[in-house]
Amino acid sequence: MVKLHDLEFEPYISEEEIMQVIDQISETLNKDFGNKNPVFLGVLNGSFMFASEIIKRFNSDCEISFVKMGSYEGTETTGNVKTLLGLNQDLKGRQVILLEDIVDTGNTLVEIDQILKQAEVEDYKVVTLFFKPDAYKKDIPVQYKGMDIPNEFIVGFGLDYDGLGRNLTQVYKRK
Ligand SMILES: O=P(O)(O)OC[C@H]1O[C@H](OP(=O)(O)OP(=O)(O)O)[C@H](O)[C@@H]1O
Ligand code: HPA
Repeated sequence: MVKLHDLEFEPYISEEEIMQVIDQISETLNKDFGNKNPVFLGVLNGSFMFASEIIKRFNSDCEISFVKMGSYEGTETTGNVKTLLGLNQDLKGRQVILLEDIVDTGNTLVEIDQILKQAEVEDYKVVTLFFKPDAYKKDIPVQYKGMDIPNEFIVGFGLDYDGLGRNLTQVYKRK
């Protein structure tokens, strides 16, 4: 059990399970994007740990860039996704692999979709470690999903509750 601010969280997904899932995703990404020189685009802050593990396992040429988006207060989305740091690289005509720690309501994805269309990327695919099918209400396809999880608030492996919990190496859910 861990306590973060006022809430208690219990162990939910082990580090071993997370690494197995990342190995599986990476195998597919190596098959699908080897020799395409893709740009991995991580969505900060939450994706930093996942992005690092994915990139370490990619065996061909690639580049890495980040955007920083924010919309959560406590355990709920505000519905207002702010671009805190935008694209700082020309992605026109590039193959982009978007790296998310979690796709929940999909609000963040809608915002990033606009950013990538405006940047005139050739194509982009979405990779997410965690996906909440019961919460996702948008039409943007999510091509690579590590793990479907129920609509419960989780922390760890990059995901936070009001800033805390990102350093946890396994995932916890709200007790
Ligand atoms: O599908 P959604 O409901 O939009 O939720 C997903 C987004 O929420 C989290 O980011 P957050 O806004 O909490 O910022 P953070 O990554 O800095 O924690 C997470 O990292 C995703 O980017
Ligand atoms: O379940 C979650 N936990 C932490 N951050 C999040 N951002 C969207 N969903 C979540």
